[in-house]
Amino acid sequence: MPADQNTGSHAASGTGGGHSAPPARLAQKALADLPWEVGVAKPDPAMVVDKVTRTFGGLTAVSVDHLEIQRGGITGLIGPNGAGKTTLFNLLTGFDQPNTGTWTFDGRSLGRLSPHQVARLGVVRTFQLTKALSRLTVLQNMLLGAQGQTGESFLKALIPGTWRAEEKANTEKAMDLLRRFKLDAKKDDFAGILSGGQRKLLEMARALMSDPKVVMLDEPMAGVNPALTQSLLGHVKDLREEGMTVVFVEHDMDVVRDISDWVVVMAAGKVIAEGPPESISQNKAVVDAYLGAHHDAPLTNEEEDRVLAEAEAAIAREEGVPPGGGTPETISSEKDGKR
Ligand SMILES: Nc1ncnc2c1ncn2[C@@H]1O[C@H](COP(=O)(O)OP(=O)(O)OP(=O)(O)O)[C@@H](O)[C@H]1O
Repeated sequence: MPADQNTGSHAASGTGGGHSAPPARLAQKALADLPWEVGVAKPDPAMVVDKVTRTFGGLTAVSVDHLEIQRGGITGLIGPNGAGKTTLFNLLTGFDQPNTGTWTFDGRSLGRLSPHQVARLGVVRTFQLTKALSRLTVLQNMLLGAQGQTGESFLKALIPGTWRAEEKANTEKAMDLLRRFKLDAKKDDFAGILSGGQRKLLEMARALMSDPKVVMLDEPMAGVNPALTQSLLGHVKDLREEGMTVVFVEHDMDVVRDISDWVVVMAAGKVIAEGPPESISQNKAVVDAYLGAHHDAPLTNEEEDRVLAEAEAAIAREEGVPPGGGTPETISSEKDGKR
């Protein structure tokens, strides 16, 4: 594929191959000149979220005023634990319903639709903890993934013969995907015996059975060994190359920097920042949100020295002890005692 060919328009509607322009560059180019502002309009949004809130009792898990997801790009959704990322995924894909708000895909409202209906319209997701069914084989798991496209019932999908018209095509498609994800040799193995990383691959492969236009991946790399991480990253980039829009939740910032065209940061249910990956570490709201949430993040030696020196000086001031008169151990135990 010629690297610099640019048609000036997106590989907007395609989900398969055959695009003449490299979507990675199109998405990056489209996003390059945007201001780094929360709620900024995208040149070609695939999804638009408006005033979506979800509360659990007194807790507001999600409160997103306006968010647009650029078509054909990889958008990383990050934020500290409990920020509302998974809840937002659940809402956008019909696995949960909001208290208020609307969201659209290709201009069509997805509100009040079931996960299957959302999948049939082209938006699929994977889960943080994979939903591979342990007592089904790898191939059977893949065939279940075709439901989003066909609307076939769960049982019908599993009973040979009742599904003849589509069975052959779906099996061929499943095998193609399994080959691509290097799981074809395991097609008759029970999903339960796959490694964590292989289950993540199966989940991604299964999501593709319904020919999605938007793929939402919830922590696709979590618990995956480093060798397989590279392979998964490659697969995510491939989705973009095929013209799909990818949104993924991830905690590993190296992964986020590596594959995202755009990063959306959530904290306490809200979007607090968005911009290209390089903008995020410079953003004070983001740094504050993470520092606020990660008290246990290890300090560097210099930070530790500084904190100890400050604590020592503060204790000395309070207790009239000359600075330098305490050891780190006594300081930390005194500090703990004061909490
Ligand atoms: N079904 C539920 N019932 C009650 N509270 C919930 C429910 N689902 C989520 N929450 C709460 O909503 C908030 C957001 O949770 P969510 O799982 O969306 O965050 P997250 O950003 O995905 O976190 P993590 O990175 O840890 O997965 C949390 O405080 C969580 O405890």
